[in-house]
Amino acid sequence: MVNTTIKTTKSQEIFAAAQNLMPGGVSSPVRAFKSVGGQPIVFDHVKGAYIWDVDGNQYIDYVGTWGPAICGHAHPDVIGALHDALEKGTSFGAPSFLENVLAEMVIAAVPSIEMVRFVNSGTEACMAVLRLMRAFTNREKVIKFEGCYHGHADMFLVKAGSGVATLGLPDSPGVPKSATSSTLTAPYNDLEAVKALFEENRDQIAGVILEPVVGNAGFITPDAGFLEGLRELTHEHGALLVFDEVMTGFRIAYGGAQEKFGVTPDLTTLGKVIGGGLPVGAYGGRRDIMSMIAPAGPVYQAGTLSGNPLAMTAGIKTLELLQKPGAYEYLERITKKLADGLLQVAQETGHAACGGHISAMFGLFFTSGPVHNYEDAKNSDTAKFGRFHRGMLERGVYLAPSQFEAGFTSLAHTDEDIDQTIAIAREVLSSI
Ligand SMILES: Cc1ncc(COP(=O)(O)O)c(C=O)c1O
Ligand SMILES: NCC(=O)CCC(=O)O
Repeated sequence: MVNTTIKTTKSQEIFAAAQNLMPGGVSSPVRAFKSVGGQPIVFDHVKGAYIWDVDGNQYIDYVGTWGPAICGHAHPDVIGALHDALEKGTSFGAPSFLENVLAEMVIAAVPSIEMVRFVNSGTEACMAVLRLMRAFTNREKVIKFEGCYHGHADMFLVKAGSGVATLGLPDSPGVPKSATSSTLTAPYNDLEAVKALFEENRDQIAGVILEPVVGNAGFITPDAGFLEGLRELTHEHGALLVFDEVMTGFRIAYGGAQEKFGVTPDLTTLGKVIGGGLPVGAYGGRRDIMSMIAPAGPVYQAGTLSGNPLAMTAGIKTLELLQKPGAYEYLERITKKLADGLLQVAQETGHAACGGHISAMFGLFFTSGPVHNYEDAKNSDTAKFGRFHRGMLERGVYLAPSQFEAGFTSLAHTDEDIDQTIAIAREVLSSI
């Protein structure tokens, strides 16, 4: 049963104390409710498709700890495997067979990946891949897209999505100009702009990195031919194509967006799902490029906890669950039902709206659209999104507290959860 009114006394007390202890009261900015108003709820525990807060309220969750919980929170198989793994120790700092197992699974699944290196977060994966792109091509410049987020490393904090977009921040203080002077940007879905950058910077561009489906400026899909066009342009100019599949990997399809769209990049970054809720990132790609990483080659990248046995275990179990027949068909069906339902309800209640989904990722903008890039996404009525978010939360639905984030479903979401969410959305959208 889901509540329709909420009392949040304990959440408020804990969050008030947190604000004196940690900047903004959080360990990551996207968790604060700055752009939607009100205060975050403080979680007590999570299970399946649900969250319980410290006041005992239950919510249907569409954040899924920002992506990893694709099998549902605290899946019994993952928890069971973790219990067994714990008995063997929490960290080795030495090779383990578990790394081979997860590496083989990733290599078998993701078309571009012939070799992989495990790290601890998506940010680390993207930092490392950029160094590798530059080393392999012996060029410094890189093209990223406005509104795409590749973690918080200096070189990527240029027109970034996610919390940077949510908070409307300019490029971050503390990032030296020298760190971003080689980061070129183009509007997403704009091949002509990319072409122009290649022309203006002949033989200087190491590569292009992008979210093949954007989730950090809201949910934005690649136009027909965009990914293919980038593949051609990068080939033509001797540059590398990198898909940041930290969010889309094993979510858009088992083999990620590259499987879904049939475009194979040179390198890929992963995170979120492959850690099954524990801290993991990875990067991988062509064997000739990956062989440049130390100690096989000269490009340095390291990590005390990288390949951590608990994280490998959770990742392996999660991928095994995703391999079960029908998993992606189920994710597609319930997510379509949710995305279509939300859009229909928004339109029926008189709101300008557009949105969509692919597999277990979805989005809804409060603008009639279409939304092809971050500039279009900014036309969304973010004040209305704030009211929508609050109304949903108060009735037991937990959405990402930002218009500029995608939503996530999981194998644990039932038809009843989706029906209930749409019914609640109708109630909220009728009143805002
Ligand atoms: C596409 C993309 N790349 C990179 C990152 C950074 O990953 P992390 O938060 O694990 O550092 C994220 C999410 O945060 C992401 O969505
Ligand atoms: N889509 C944005 C994220 O997943 C970021 C999570 C975080 O920075 O906490």
